[in-house]
Amino acid sequence: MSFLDELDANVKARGGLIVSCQPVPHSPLDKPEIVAAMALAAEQAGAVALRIEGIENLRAVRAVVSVPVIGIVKRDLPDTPVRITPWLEDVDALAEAGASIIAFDGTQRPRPVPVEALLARIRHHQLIAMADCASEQDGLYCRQLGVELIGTTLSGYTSDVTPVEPDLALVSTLSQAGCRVVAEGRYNSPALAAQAIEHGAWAVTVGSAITRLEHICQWYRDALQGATK
Ligand SMILES: CC(=O)N[C@H](C=O)[C@@H](O)[C@H](O)[C@H](O)COP(=O)(O)O
Repeated sequence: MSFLDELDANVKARGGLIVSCQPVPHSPLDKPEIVAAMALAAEQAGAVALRIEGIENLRAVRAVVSVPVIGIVKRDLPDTPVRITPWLEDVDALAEAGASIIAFDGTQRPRPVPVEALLARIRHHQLIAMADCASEQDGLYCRQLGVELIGTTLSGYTSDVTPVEPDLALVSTLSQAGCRVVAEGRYNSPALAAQAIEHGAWAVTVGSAITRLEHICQWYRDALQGATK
């Protein structure tokens, strides 16, 4: 059985929850050993895969979990809005650190390295690719290049205003077009994650609602401050 067949079978059998363990930068939780502990807890709780940012975090996680790890590197570059795995060297470092799947920005925005070149580098390492997309156009383009996993990760993050709700319409459109869709971005409750599956998602990645304690506290504080007695 190929790696992808095995992953498909696992996702089908276990419900397709992918947990993104990306602490808020500079949080007291932003330490490789804590990221690794969160990843192991998520694995033990049934996550079928993990999404991990940064080489040190990835190494720490790889050492303690056995489920596939989606690796990314985030960079803030001067001349491009593209942040997720922008360089070929990032692909090499993620592969070397033990990623099973490498995700990269799959949008059609100005970028330092073309999507085609990133994909070729991922293939060179014989790994699976995931494109973090913002639109139907992005997703369909990456799919026709052969990218296995199409994420809705960047929907709502390529313009000034980010909606509160996740982009379920994009999940439907891409899954109807035959993509293996990873619904990702603002699936902040189990009910919303279930809706993603109902809209055709293959799996759902949840980050903030599981692993960003500061965001969760803020949601509660906003609700309490807005509550009337
Ligand atoms: C836009 C962007 O850079 N998204 C990032 C991608 O890795 C992460 O910051 C998100 O936490 C992740 O996509 C999961 O989403 P959510 O935290 O909403 O469950």
